[in-house]
Amino acid sequence: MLDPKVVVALDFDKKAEALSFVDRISPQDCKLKVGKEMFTYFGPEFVKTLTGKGFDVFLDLKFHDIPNTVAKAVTAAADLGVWMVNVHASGGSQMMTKAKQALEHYGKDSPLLIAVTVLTSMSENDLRGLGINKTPAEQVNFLANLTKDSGLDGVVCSAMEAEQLKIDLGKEFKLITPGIRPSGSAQDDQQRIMTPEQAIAVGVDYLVIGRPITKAVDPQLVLQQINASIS
Ligand SMILES: O=C(O)c1cc(=O)[nH]c(=O)n1[C@@H]1O[C@H](COP(=O)(O)O)[C@@H](O)[C@H]1O
Repeated sequence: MLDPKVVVALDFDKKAEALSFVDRISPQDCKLKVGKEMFTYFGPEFVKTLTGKGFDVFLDLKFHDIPNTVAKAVTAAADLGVWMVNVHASGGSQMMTKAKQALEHYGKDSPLLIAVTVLTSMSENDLRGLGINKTPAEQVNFLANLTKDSGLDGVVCSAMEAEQLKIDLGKEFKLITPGIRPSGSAQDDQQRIMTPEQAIAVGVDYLVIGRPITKAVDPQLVLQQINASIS
């Protein structure tokens, strides 16, 4: 597959377990997401090990700081050779614009820069507690527009919001969604789920999937089944 759509969330707390899992899957079938837990435990060397095995890595550290600091952090991610890195859209337009500018000189080697809008764990009540009188969907829409206007490549959102965002923000603006469950697999703690086929049908570009693949007896087989279902 030229550009795998599945991004496997590598949520392991033991390096050896993560690496033995990775050795059972192929970079032709998926990309990998490394988040705060694994990065804090195992650091940049772990990311280099994964890229050295041929995987595209989404470094999911959700940077949120003053513009200068975030620009330097995304530069460090680009120097690591990751495929995609993210920031919090609520860090504001200046922060996002400066981060994007910092990546300009990497040209075609620049990682994609995307922003997290509203975490799927946040309810309307949580937003109200932050002084934001909007529904999560309204706030996602607002922050996704701000992200696009700041020149970024896309957003992390729930698949439920994807259809409207594609209409509003256009085909090129990438949508990356967690909360994806192949039919028949456990829902775990995800609230609003979609199958890979449904998510692709509403315009999602990349599917973040963790446990249905990482906990599978035969992860490569599950990956191939998911890929077959969306090709
Ligand atoms: O940023 C994320 O990756 C993320 C954002 C969000 O709103 N919801 C969400 O589930 N995630 C992540 O997506 C992955 C989903 O994993 P599974 O639920 O095992 O498929 C985990 O790494 C979550 O931390």
